Amino acid sequence: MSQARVLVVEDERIVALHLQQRLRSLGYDPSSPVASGEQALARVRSELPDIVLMDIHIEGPMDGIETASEIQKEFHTPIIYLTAYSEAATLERARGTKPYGYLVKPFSERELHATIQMALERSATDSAIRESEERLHLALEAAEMASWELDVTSRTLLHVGKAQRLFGYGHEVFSGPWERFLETVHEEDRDLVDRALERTLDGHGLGVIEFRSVHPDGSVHWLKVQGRIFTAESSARKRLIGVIQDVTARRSAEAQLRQAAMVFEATQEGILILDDRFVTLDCNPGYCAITGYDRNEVIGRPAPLLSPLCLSPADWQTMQNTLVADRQWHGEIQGRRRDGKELPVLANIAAVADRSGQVSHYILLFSDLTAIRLAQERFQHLAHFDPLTDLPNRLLAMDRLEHAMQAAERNQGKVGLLFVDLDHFKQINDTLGHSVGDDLLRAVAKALRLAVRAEDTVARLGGDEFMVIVDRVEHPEALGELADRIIATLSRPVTLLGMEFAITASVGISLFPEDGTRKEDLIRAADTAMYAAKDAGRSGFAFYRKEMTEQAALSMERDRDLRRGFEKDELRLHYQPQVELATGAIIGVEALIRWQHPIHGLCGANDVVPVAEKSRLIMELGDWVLREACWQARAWQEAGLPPLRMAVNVSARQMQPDRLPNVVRQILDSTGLDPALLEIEITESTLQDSERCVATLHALKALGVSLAIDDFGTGYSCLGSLKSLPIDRIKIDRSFVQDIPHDRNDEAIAEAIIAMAHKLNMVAIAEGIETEEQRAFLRARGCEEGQGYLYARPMTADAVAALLRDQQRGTDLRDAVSAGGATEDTPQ
Ligand SMILES: Nc1nc2c(ncn2[C@@H]2O[C@H](COP(=O)(O)O[C@H]3[C@@H](O)[C@H](n4cnc5c(=O)[nH]c(N)nc54)O[C@@H]3COP(=O)(O)O)[C@@H](O)[C@H]2O)c(=O)[nH]1
Repeated sequence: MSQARVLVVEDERIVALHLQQRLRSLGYDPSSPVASGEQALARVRSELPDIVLMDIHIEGPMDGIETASEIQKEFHTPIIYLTAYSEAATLERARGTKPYGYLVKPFSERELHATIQMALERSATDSAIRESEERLHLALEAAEMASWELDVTSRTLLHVGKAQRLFGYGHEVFSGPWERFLETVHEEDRDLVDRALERTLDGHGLGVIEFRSVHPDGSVHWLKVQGRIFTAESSARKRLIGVIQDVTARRSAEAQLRQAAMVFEATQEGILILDDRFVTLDCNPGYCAITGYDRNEVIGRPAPLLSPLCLSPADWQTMQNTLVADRQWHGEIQGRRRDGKELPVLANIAAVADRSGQVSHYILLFSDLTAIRLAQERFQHLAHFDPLTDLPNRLLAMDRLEHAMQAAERNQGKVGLLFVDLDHFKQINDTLGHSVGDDLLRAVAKALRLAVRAEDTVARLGGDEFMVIVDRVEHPEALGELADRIIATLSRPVTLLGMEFAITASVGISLFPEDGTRKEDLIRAADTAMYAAKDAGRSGFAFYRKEMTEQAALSMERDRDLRRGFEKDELRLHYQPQVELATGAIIGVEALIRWQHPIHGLCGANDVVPVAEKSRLIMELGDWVLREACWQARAWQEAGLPPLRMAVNVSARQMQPDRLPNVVRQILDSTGLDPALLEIEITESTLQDSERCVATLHALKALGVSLAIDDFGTGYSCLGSLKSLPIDRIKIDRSFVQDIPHDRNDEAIAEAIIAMAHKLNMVAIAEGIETEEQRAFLRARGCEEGQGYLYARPMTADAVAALLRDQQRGTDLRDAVSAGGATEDTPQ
C-alpha cells in the first residue's frame, strides 16, 4: 500500500504536531491536524483520509465520539480513538461507533504503528466484505431475488429480504416462528412448504420449491424458494439460507404458453407460423388435417395459402398494405388442398414485431369454409328445389316464369304454362302409403323432364301438382302436343313395390300474353283449365278459355249460395218409396235431398250434392241427411205407421272409417231407430275408391245397418272382391232399366246383375222403373224390389205417410199415387 493518509483530530496543538511528526517518521502521510469535529468532518469530506486518529475531547460542540459517528454515516473511514481516560461510560459510547482501536495516551511509536496497521488491515478486510456484500446484493437485485435465513434449531426465520415486496408483510411476520410464516402461504400449498422444510431438516436439502403466497390484499403470488443448511464451524449452529424469487410473471407466462401450445395443438383451425418473408416456420395439426399436407412438407416453404394462385395480384397488394398499416389482415382466400381440391378459407394474418418494432413473424390462422359453403349451397338449393323430386319448387318456378314472360315481352314471343295434376293420386297415397306415393312422384318428375325440352322448366308446386314453363312457343298447338305427350308418358306403367302403376294426369294450358300478362293471372288460367280437363273426365288436357273463369266464378257462387241455403234451413228431404215387385207393397223409402231455393224453387239432388262434394260442406250436409232421415223414420213409426226401411245415400268423401260409423251410431242412439231399418247406399264408384271404404262398410255393418250398392253396372267392380263385402242389396242402375224392353243389351245386363246378386246372396232392386213392361221384365227375372215413377216419385214425408195409410187401408200404391196427387213437384 502507498503511504497511508492519516488525519489527526486533536485539540492540543503541540500534541497534534508531535503526533504528525511521529506519523511521518513512521512512513505515513499525515495531513495538518484539525482541532474540532466540524473541521474533522470537512477534512474527511475533502481529503478522504485512509484513517482518522480521533481524540475524544476536542474543540467545538461535538466531541470525538460524536464526530466519529457523523463520519461513519457517510464514510467507512476507520477511526482510532486517542484518549487519556478510560472511564467506562466514555468507552461504552466509543464502542458504539465500532472504532478500529484505542490508543491510550501516552503511547509509544510501536503502539501507534501497530494500532494503525491493524486498523488499516481490518478496514481493508471490511471494505472487501462490503464490496462482496454489495456484489451479492446487486446480483440478487439483478436476479430479482431476495435472501432468507432460518434458524434450524429454533425454526425461526431470522431474515427475509424484500419481505414487503415478496410477501406483502413486514419483517414482523418473518422474524417470528415458522408457523406464523406458514400462514402467509396459500392454504393448498402449506403442506408442500412444510414438508419441504421437514425434508431439509432431515438432511435431504430443500432443493427448489414453488408455492403461492397470499398477500394481505388477497392477491396471489408465485414464489420460488431454494436453500441449503449451513453449519457454523464455531458454534455448530445450523442455519437454512437461500434465496426467494417472485416467479408470478413467469408462471403466468408459462400458463399462457401452455394454453397457447394447447390451442396450437388442439384447435381445428389451421395455424401457420411464418417468418417475415412468409416462409413457413411451423404449422399445427389443424393445418395438416385441413390441407392434407404433412408438417415437414410445408416447413421451410412459402405458405401455400398465400401463393399467387390463391390471391389475385390486387388482393395480394391489398393484404400487404393492410398488414403494413394495421399489422393485421383478414379475408377469404381460395386455397387448394394437397390433392388439388378447392379449399375456401377465412384467414386472419397478424404481424408479430420484435423488440425493435420490426416485423419478425406472421401468424396465419384460418378456418375451413368448405362445410359452410356446402351448407350455403345446400340451403340455396333447398330454397329453390323440391327435396323429393329435385325439381325447381314454386319459388324458383315463379322466378323462371317471370323471366320467360319478360323475355317474351321483349321479343314479342309467347310463353306456355302447363298445369299437370295427377288423377287419383290421393288414393294411391292413402292405400299404398306415402313411400309408394313418393316413389311415384319421383317417377312422374323423371318422366316429365324427359317429355319436355331441356330449356323448358318442370317444377313441382306441391302435392301432385306440377308445372311446365315452355319458353319461346311458336305455335300454341305445340302446347297441346306437349300435353298429349306428357299424358302418354305418364300413362306408361311404372313398377313400384313389385306392382305396375299407370297414372293418368289432367293438364291445363295457358298462354302468355293471350291468357294473362301477369304471372298470377297466367297461373290461375292454367289452373282453371286443368280443373276443366278434370271435369271433362280426367286424363286429358284443356286450353284455357275465358268462359272457364266464368264457370269457376259460377261454381264459387253456387258454393256460397248452398252454404247460405243450408244455414237458412232451405234443404229438405223427399222420400221415394221402394216396393216389393211381387206385391207392390211399400217396404222402404230412399231419402233424397232437395233444396227449396228462394229464387229457383225446388232443386234436385244434382244441384246440391256435386256442389257440396267440392268442399267439406258434404260432411255437414251428409250428417244432416242421416239425422233427418233417421228422425223421420222414427217419427212415422211413432205416428203408428208400419216400420219402413230408410235408404240414405252417402257420398265417397263421407266414407271415413274413423268418422262415419261413429256418426251413424250416435244418430241411431239419439233417434232410437232400429239399426236394421237403416240402409246406407254407396255408389259403385265409391266402392272402387279404396280400402278405406271397405273398412267403413265393415264398421257400419257391425252396427247392424244394411248396405246397398247404388248405380250398379256403371262402375267396374271387381266381382271377386264384391263377395267378401257385407253388401245386402244391389241397385240396378236406371240407365239399364230405362230401355227395357227395347234394348237387348240392357236387358242382358239387368238380367246378369239380378243373377249375380242372387249368387252372392244379395237382394236385387231396380231403380227408375217407369213402365209396366219394365216391371214385368224385372219381376220375371227374379228382381225382388224396385222403385220408380211407375210406383211413386220422390215425395214429402207427409205424402209418404198418407200413402202408407192408404196402404194400411188396402189401397194399391199405384192407385193411391194417381188418386192422391202424392207426387213430388218436379225439381228444376
Ligand atoms: N250423397 C248423396 N246423394 C244423394 C242424396 N240425395 C240424392 N242423391 C243422389 O243424387 C243423385 C240424383 O238424385 P235425385 O235428383 O234425387 O234423383 C233421384 C230420383 O229422383 C231419380 N228417380 C227415381 N225414379 C226415377 C224414375 O223412374 N225415372 C227417373 N228419370 N228418375 C228417377 O233417381 C234418383 C235416385 O237415384 P238413386 O239414388 O241412384 O237410386 C242420385 O244419384 C242420388 O243417389 C243425398 O242426400 N246424398
